[in-house]
Amino acid sequence: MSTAVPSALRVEGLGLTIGGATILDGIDLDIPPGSLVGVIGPNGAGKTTLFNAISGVVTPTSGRVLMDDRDITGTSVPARARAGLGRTFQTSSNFPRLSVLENVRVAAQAARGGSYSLLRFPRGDDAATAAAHEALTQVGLEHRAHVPAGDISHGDKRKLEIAVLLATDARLVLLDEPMAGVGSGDVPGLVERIRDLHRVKGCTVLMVEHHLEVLMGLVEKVAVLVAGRIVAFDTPERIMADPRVQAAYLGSAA
Ligand SMILES: Nc1ncnc2c1ncn2[C@@H]1O[C@H](COP(=O)(O)OP(=O)(O)OP(=O)(O)O)[C@@H](O)[C@H]1O
Repeated sequence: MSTAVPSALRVEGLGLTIGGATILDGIDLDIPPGSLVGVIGPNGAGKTTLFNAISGVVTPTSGRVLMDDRDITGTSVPARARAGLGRTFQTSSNFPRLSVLENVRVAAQAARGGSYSLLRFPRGDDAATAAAHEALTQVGLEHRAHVPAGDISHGDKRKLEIAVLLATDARLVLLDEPMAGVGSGDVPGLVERIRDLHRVKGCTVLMVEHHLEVLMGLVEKVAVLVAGRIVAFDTPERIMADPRVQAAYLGSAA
């Protein structure tokens, strides 16, 4: 069904029950294209599970996920990636033995209709290699291009994940705690790279983040998830002032 206002992402009545436990409880979200939205909530609220259901890692027991107004609920993770959905994980998801450059090149190659082949050696004139170098320059990692991804700092690993998203065709990106474990010196740079994804590349961005001060200064709207339900969805200012949010999340997170 088409809607008057287009959605980059729409989640309708999303539910997930595992072994009798309700993890997601009828979640509704409507995210217009080009939004930058934060998702917060206490530990165990279901934030990562929501991202897993949106990206196809888990299958919801009820409800639908629509991307660009198209129902993707039953599609695979790779099909969603091909449709333009990109994702980072709480723990780094790079290939540790491949170089920083290879990590980005392989993703760029797959986005251009190639395979995730690790055997295909890059050539200097390869479009995927060029895209990878450009993305690494954008995140400030070009000088680490030939270092194994497992050997770079935690902050640089997070920048590498953003470079992978920049080099692909991702239009809707889900960032799961991009600041987790990152030293305070690396935070401003990462914030700028997330802004690049949003403003320069034009991605719609949803991010889970426990660093509230950073998140509130970055996003346009915040969804608050408590026990598998969205209890508030509003601007950062209103969210910070909402007594329900303070009771449910901010107080318990202190
Ligand atoms: N596959 C699973 N089987 C059983 N329970 C699960 C499964 N996946 C998640 N859960 C449970 O669902 C709840 C939500 O977990 P989830 O990781 O989504 O929370 P979260 O909000 O991301 O938490 P955190 O902020 O700590 O990362 C937790 O109680 C978790 O134990």
